[in-house]
Amino acid sequence: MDAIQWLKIKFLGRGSYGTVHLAQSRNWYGSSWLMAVKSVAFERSSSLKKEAQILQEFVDCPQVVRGLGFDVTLEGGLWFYNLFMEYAPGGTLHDLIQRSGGKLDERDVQKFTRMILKGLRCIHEKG
Ligand SMILES: Nc1ncnc2c1ncn2[C@@H]1O[C@H](COP(=O)(O)OP(=O)(O)OP(=O)(O)O)[C@@H](O)[C@H]1O
Repeated sequence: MDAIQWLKIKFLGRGSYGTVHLAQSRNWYGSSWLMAVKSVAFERSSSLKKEAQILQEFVDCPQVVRGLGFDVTLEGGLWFYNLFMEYAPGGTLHDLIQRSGGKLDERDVQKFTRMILKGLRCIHEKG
């Protein structure tokens, strides 16, 4: 991947292995796009590096969030490891269920179950 410039623009959430922000990125040719960036202090980044490797194995599974590379940055005197990911604007399935008052239409349940199973099948096909 060519070097890119990127800037965090909004906090999206926090998980076990890092803090996720929406970021605006731009390459040397001037194209720009949105992505999600999960960041953690470099000395605590072993799990996030592993996550980056795992995502790399599944780049051709469309149901798995795509890994887009990584960057190491210096912020406030501390080094951070940053994992770039495809931005999922709808958030997690949990977010969607909460926004829909704790339930989903049966058709949506079917749609998301099918997507999850397709993703799982793709993951299993890669061992
Ligand atoms: N690619 C993404 N696009 C949009 N939002 C995201 C993306 N990845 C994570 N988020 C948001 O950031 C939150 C934290 O994500 P993260 O992957 O760190 O943890 P998690 O999967 O929710 O939990 P855990 O790390 O415990 O498994 C998510 O709940 C979601 O709201």
